[in-house]
Amino acid sequence: MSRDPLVEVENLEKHYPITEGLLKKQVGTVRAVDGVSFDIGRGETVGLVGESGCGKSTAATSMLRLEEPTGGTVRFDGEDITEYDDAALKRFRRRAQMIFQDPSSSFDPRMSIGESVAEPLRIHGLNDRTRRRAVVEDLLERVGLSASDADRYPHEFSGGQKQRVAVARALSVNPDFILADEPVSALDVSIQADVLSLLDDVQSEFGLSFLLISHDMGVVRQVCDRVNVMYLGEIVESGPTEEVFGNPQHPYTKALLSSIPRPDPRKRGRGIELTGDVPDPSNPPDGCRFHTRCPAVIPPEGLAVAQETWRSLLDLRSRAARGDLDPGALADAADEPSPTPALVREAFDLPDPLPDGEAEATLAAALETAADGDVAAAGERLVEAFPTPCARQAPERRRVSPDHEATCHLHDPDLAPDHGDAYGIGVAEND
Ligand SMILES: Nc1ncnc2c1ncn2[C@@H]1O[C@H](COP(=O)(O)OP(=O)(O)OP(=O)(O)O)[C@@H](O)[C@H]1O
Repeated sequence: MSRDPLVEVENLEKHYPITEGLLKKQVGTVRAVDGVSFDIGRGETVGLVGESGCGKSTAATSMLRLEEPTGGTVRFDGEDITEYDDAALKRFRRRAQMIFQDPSSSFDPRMSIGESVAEPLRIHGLNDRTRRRAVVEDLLERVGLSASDADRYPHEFSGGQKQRVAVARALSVNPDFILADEPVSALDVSIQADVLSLLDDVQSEFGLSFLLISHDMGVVRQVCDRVNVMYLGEIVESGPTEEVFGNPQHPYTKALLSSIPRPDPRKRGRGIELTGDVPDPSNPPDGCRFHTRCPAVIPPEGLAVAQETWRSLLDLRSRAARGDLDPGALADAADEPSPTPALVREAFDLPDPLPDGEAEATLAAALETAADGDVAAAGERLVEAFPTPCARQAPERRRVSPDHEATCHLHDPDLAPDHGDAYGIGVAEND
């Protein structure tokens, strides 16, 4: 394996316009992929992992130009494919194949498996039927099926077998690169490992470069040499799989890792719960995009409350700033006409009083203001009294070790001199 990149993705962007009315006036932008950079070495398997909706599939289709990126470059074997004309694109498509999530919809039910596997060969000019058949039979055997399966039809195969056929079809044109988008998530858990190990075998046997897209850290761990963690259109951490799993540096990565079930219950640590949905990519949060859900947001200097209480204060801060402290929304059975201080403290799990006297005075005053009906003013007061760099400025991508990078303020020694250590994150200088 070499790190000489076959694929270099730089600042890739895919923004979708949001339009309204008959004239399709643009009223906003979905920033599905928002400046993503990574590369894939020759013979390397790289993972792109993140929750549903973070932009993984859009990154995949844009980097293969199945849809046009709105910005950035993708270099393949040294050439910028975003500049390719149709003929060059067709040649590129032969070298870069894709495997999709749902094997059931990947095949035409009226075509035999042999015809489906042979289709890319036919499109790319292998007209000799006998030779096509020989290639297909060989490929089916290589992916663990038998040559005679060529005459059977998709409905005769299980999901796992169909995914094997999809691998055979991708291999038929002898590609250099395969992009697999959630290749096992539609399959029964019991056969996921078999298909992953097939991908692993095929990758080493054919010396392919591989990009594996998955929401599941466990899947990525099984086959990837390197991993990129994606959140809301951006990559927040990247590095060798062993390092990212052994020494995760971004709170989001930590949260994803803690959601992997561990077989040994004695080793089960305290899971980091990721609450709330991924925010809307048409209106991403200011500052660090993860700050609205991050369990490790940097607190204001001198604030003497537990990290969980600080997280609760932040949740209250943003809800109030949005004017969203309706008693009914705070508690199902609330019959209060206004968000009373007690109701708000209970809904946000805030102790009464806070252990920090100054913070308590600010909170109590803000809660009174909200109870009197001016929720927005309460929000403003909280925003002013409890500032954090995480909500104010976007973090830089910083190097943690030669090949491991993370994009988090906890690595900025000016912003988080001690907090990174407190959260188990080594603070590193960017060099
Ligand atoms: N054609 C489109 N027009 C507008 N928004 C889109 C379009 N396609 C995707 N999006 C939005 O872009 C964001 C990223 O979607 P994408 O499918 O790439 O995420 P994902 O991480 O692959 O999630 P999943 O695994 O659920 O597919 C989502 O908010 C989605 O709603």
